Amino acid sequence: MTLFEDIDLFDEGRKRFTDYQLPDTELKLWERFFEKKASDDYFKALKAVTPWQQRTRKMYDKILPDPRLTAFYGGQNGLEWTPMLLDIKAAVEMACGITFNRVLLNYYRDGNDSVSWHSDNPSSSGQHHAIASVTFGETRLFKVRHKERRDILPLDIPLTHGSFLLMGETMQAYYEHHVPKTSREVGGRINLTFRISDTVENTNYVT
Ligand SMILES: O=C(O)CCC(=O)C(=O)O
Ligand SMILES: [Fe+2]
Repeated sequence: MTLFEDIDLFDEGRKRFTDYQLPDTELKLWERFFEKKASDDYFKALKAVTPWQQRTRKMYDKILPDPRLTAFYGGQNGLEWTPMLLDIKAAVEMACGITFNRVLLNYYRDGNDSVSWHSDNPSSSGQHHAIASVTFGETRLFKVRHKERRDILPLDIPLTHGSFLLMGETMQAYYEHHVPKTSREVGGRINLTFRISDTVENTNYVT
């Protein structure tokens, strides 16, 4: 049995809240924000009904497929919001008091899927906003590091089934994040990042 399962058994059903108190920004985590049963249902349904795509991007003169599947909702060129996504959005909005109008879904099919170090692009207006990140399915590490200050220790945050991570509006300006590949035998993970765009057109959020 892995360490995470032991912890799960130990305080089953307890919601845990962590405020990382990072310099220059806000980073807050609610574990078991969604109950296990609701999280199981959301994972299954989102996996099945989302029109997943594997996007490509240009890197050093090569066109490479993203090592994960994605879907984008809201705005002029996003998909139409579904009742399920609106329910999840309403739950996070209620907890943090921020209203979002876009969501990017990432599906990490197994340990080979990942997202490389990046900070998320600002909205087309150039303004950075808070981002609400929700995870269903397998636990994967979310690594965080400051862009300049080496005196601030990097963080490794395991994002668990049903968790909600709130990145404050200055987070993308000061910090980068990354979900590494893993050689552990892992199942699928779906991550939803709720965002704010203050223009009708959408930005390409992850570079
Ligand atoms: O999967 C995650 O936890 C992070 C995804 C991410 O960084 C992004 O979509 O910009
Ligand atoms: Fe990101």
